[in-house]
Amino acid sequence: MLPVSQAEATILDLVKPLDKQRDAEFVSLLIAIERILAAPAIGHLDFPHWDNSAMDGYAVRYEDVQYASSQQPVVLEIVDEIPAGRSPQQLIKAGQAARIFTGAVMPEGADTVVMQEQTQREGDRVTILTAPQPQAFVRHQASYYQAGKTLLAPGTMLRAAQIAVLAAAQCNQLKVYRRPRVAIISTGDELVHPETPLEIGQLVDSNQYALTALVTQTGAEPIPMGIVPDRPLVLQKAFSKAIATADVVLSSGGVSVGDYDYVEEILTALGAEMHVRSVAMKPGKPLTVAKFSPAHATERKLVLYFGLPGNPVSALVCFWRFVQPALRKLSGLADNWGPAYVKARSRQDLSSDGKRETYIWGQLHLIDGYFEFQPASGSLNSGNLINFAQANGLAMIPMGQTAVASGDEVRVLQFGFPIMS
Ligand SMILES: Nc1nc2c(c(=O)[nH]1)N[C@H]1C(S)=C(S)[C@@H](COP(=O)(O)OP(=O)(O)OC[C@H]3O[C@@H](n4cnc5c(N)ncnc54)[C@H](O)[C@@H]3O)O[C@H]1N2
Ligand code: MOO
Ligand SMILES: [Mg+2]
Repeated sequence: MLPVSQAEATILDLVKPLDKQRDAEFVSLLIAIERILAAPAIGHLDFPHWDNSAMDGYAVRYEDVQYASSQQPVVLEIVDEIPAGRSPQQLIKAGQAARIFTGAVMPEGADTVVMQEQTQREGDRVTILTAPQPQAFVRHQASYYQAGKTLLAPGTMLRAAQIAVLAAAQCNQLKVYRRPRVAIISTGDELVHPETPLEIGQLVDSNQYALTALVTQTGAEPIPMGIVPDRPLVLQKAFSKAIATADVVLSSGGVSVGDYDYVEEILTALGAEMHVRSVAMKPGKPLTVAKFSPAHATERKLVLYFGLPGNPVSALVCFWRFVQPALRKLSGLADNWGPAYVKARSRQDLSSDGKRETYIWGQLHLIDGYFEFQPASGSLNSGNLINFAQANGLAMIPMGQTAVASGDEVRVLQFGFPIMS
């Protein structure tokens, strides 16, 4: 059994990110949400685009008003009015000012803005009552960003803030990585579709749905390939098809030591390089990871194969712990592959046999900015999906440790929104 950290390092090492050229496509800004840039976004506009005013007031020449005070007010002639969006019409000469509004372009000759609260106006004259700082309230062209520089680097995920910046910069078409394709196979003679009435011993293939949801949430393209019975030839055919179709294959079931657990044998027969056979974690021990090199896969691509354990909770835990970070790296994301752990105070005693890194599912509560962890009530076994549905986190007890006392701190892998109470 590989320690979890070693399995994680092995898996991330196997992942080669998608190719910046071959695996890129252009998308328009409105549908670019959560896509990942495959090329730097470069703007052709300075930010601010022009010297402009940060206040409603008067654009003046600093040298005219530098000694102004209520005892020695300075009177200036107003020669122009410049609302936002209008081009200044006049050069400001000595003794002159322009009425100006927030966001409006500074007129030539003026270098400073006096906010209107520090002035008095009568007709086309304005009295300046206080000396401003030189260049006060002027937002200078290119002081935030210079045209031609990298605005956003490749590997950046586009969320609302990035999309706002790109819109402002008129970057309407973005070169992004295509979504990784992920084939999903459920193995097991006992499995049926949700609409099929159960005969004795049968079980709904919930893993197909859970994994499809998780792959989608991770920004990849799920390819659900259905249920495959525990028959080697049928499995082999299904695996070959999945390998030819996808960048990553996720199967669930058939990775333990039972007589009907064929996954490893078939992967070997198909020429896979085996990298992980079991991991010292609970749940998730029989996780199997293999690589198909380009020679074995169609096209030029490398295919990563995850044989997830069949137990529903084990499959999900393995996804969050290993598959999701691998998909994030593959998709071109520069960093933050995860998983995300937070520190929480446990509300109850937690225990483990100490032999494997143990993940206990339950609820993360956020109370006055601090996390608390409440383990799920009822049976914590990896076949019980019912109490898992209320969970949003996995408290982790490291290998070698057997307990976390109530009130002590524990690291929790967060996979859902915290409960605020
Ligand atoms: N003698 C041993 N037996 C088991 C060991 C072991 O070390 N020695 N490990 C146990 C652990 S831990 C796990 S986890 C499971 C893993 O089993 P497999 O990956 O071989 O999965 P199956 O045997 O095919 O199924 C296990 C369980 O999960 C249900 N299942 C399978 N696929 C689905 C699906 N798509 N949707 C919902 N539920 C599914 C299946 O019906 C079984 O109940 O092995 C232990 N055994
Ligand atoms: O690892 Mo199994 O995943 O303990 O149930
Ligand atoms: Mg089995």
